[in-house]
Amino acid sequence: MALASQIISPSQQFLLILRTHSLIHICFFDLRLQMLSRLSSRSIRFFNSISSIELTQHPKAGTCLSVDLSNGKTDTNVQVPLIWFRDHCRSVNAYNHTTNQRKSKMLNLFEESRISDRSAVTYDAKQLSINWADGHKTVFDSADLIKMLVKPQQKQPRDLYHLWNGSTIGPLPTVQNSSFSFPEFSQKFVQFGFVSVEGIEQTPEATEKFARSIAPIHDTYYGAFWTFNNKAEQQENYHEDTAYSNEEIGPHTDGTYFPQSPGIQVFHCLRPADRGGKTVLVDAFAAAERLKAENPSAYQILTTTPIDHHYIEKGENPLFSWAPSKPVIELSADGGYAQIRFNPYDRAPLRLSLNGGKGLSTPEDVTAFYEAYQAFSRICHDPTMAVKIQLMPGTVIFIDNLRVLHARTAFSGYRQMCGCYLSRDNLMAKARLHVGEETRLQV
Ligand SMILES: C[N+](C)(C)CCCC[C@H](N)C(=O)O
Ligand SMILES: O=C(O)CCC(=O)C(=O)O
Repeated sequence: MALASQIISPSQQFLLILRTHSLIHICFFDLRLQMLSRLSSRSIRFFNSISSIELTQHPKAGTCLSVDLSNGKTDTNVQVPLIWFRDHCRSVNAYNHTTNQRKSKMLNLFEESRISDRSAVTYDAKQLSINWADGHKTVFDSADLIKMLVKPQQKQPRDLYHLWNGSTIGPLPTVQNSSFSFPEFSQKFVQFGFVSVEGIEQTPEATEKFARSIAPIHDTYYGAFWTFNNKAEQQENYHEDTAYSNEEIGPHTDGTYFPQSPGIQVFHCLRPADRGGKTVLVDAFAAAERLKAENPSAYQILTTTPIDHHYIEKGENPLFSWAPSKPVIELSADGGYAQIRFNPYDRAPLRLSLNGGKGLSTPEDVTAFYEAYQAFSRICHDPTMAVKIQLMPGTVIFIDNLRVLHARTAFSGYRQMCGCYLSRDNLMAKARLHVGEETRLQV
């Protein structure tokens, strides 16, 4: 994104914000998205060599190594306190290479990070050696050192993400069960936030087996694996939710009322409705990018105002599921997108803080929040943002519930769906190995 903002000129951004006609918004937004996706094919500007390392005294942090980094075009310098090098020592006494775990309890690291004199540090032939005062020796190969030391300079939306809307998405991400390749599946899932697998046997059993082969099930009170339809009386595992009707449900993420929302939504439509019942998908990271460009103050509010969601059932097996206080657009520490929690239906009361407490309290705060939520909701419901598909028997769709909103249109006739939630953490643990080493630490 940092790179993208440099390429899109300030005047274009200005136009993006100033013009109010929605077509113009969309046109510029497309331009922005195209640029973002074009960037994805470029390699990251990454510092890949160390030209020198010297001992230096920092006024506050004490003894440091001053490291000069280069990527062939640009040079930069970083000063790193000695303790960092002791902490990252990869000698067999300090690090277990079988388990990839440090051996240190971190009780005496400052004492251990002393050197007796300047000659203790040498850097030559791409190797940094440090002879510590306690007799321990650390040797770094410069390539390994850079990997551990330097964060790539760009933020999310990251090179790996193909942010999309209805017109920029291109061919829908699909893989065939008959020639299934997990790397291909993972790459598409990470790029687009959803992927369909075609050619699955049209039964709940086969769907469950296939889903479990992708990642462990994220079980909830809906059941580990669910089948649901619009005939309440015919369902074993009926719940009091619009999902179990034939009504329209607008774009949303599921499980906003769980402190840990299910990470992946799996759907297999075993029997399509006579009419309607289409699935609508929206890339909510792209929607958030659009909000940021069109309405920065709304973006600011939705990234910083925590709100509550709930799921309440009465009846024989009552439930009160509640997840406290998370922003609708949750950013990660590096400023990228961590999770979108957008479900206008399942929002809990917007309680106000009294007597100067933290949170929404003044009438201005409340109105500004509603304006921001409405602005985001309008983008999420804008048909140009959406991809509309008819799920068919034999095709199982996997949706990243932290990024992509799903919706369904109203329908008539009998319709049967099955599916489950999967553990996204577990999928990503395997998928990260197939997304390229440089980007692995960004997804
Ligand atoms: C998927 N399944 C039918 C089991 C449950 C649907 C839960 C729907 C709920 N309103 C939410 O958005 O989380
Ligand atoms: O019926 C569908 O296609 C989707 C229902 C839904 O939105 C949900 O289960 O969260």
